[in-house]
Amino acid sequence: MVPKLFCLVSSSDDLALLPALAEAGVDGFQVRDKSATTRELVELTRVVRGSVEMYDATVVVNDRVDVALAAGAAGVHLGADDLPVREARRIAPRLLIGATCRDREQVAAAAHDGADYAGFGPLFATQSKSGLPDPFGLGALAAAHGVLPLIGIGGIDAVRAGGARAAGAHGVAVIGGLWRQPDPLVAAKELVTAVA
Ligand SMILES: Cc1ncc(COP(=O)(O)OP(=O)(O)O)c(N)n1
Ligand SMILES: Cc1ncsc1CCOP(=O)(O)O
Repeated sequence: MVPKLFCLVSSSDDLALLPALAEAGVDGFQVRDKSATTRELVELTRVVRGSVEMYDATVVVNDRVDVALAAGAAGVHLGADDLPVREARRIAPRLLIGATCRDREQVAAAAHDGADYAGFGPLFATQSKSGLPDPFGLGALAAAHGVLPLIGIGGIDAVRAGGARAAGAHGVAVIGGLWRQPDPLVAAKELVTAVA
């Protein structure tokens, strides 16, 4: 099952909060730490898994099929510079695979190659990643709806999460809308309600 609310996690985040986030209904955690070594990433993934497994939350690893397999994660999220979805599916037939997509054609290609969901964005301006195309908003998401479950990403807060759902998104993925809020647990609860 594809989660409805992915919380992106790096080692600089408050990992002690993860069980409370999962208990509040955050059903997906994506380990995304661009500065970690491979070994640190495996260890971080194990820590995240251990923190949320009693809540049945799904843990995926960003970028790295090898780390996802080594650490026993349920899935992997792949972007344009990562292992192609087709190759990932070939070597990891049981992993949940997400693919970054920016339009309907890319979603169709990802589905053809074996992806389970598409990370679709940036929907809105984001402070969390540079070098992205201009945000393309909910209209583009609505136009891409219907091929794969879409996970909206980029500048998502609870209000925008509700809008993304109304436009056809299966769910959303969040960094700043959770980790840069005064109370991340309160923000998580609002996001959970918005995607329900
Ligand atoms: C759910 C989701 N969607 C999109 C992304 C972006 O992934 P990618 O294009 O690989 O960029 P980085 O996250 O690696 O910077 C994502 N992580 N999750
Ligand atoms: C990794 C990524 N890819 C597209 S937007 C984004 C960052 C999302 O972070 P935030 O939720 O803080 O906008």
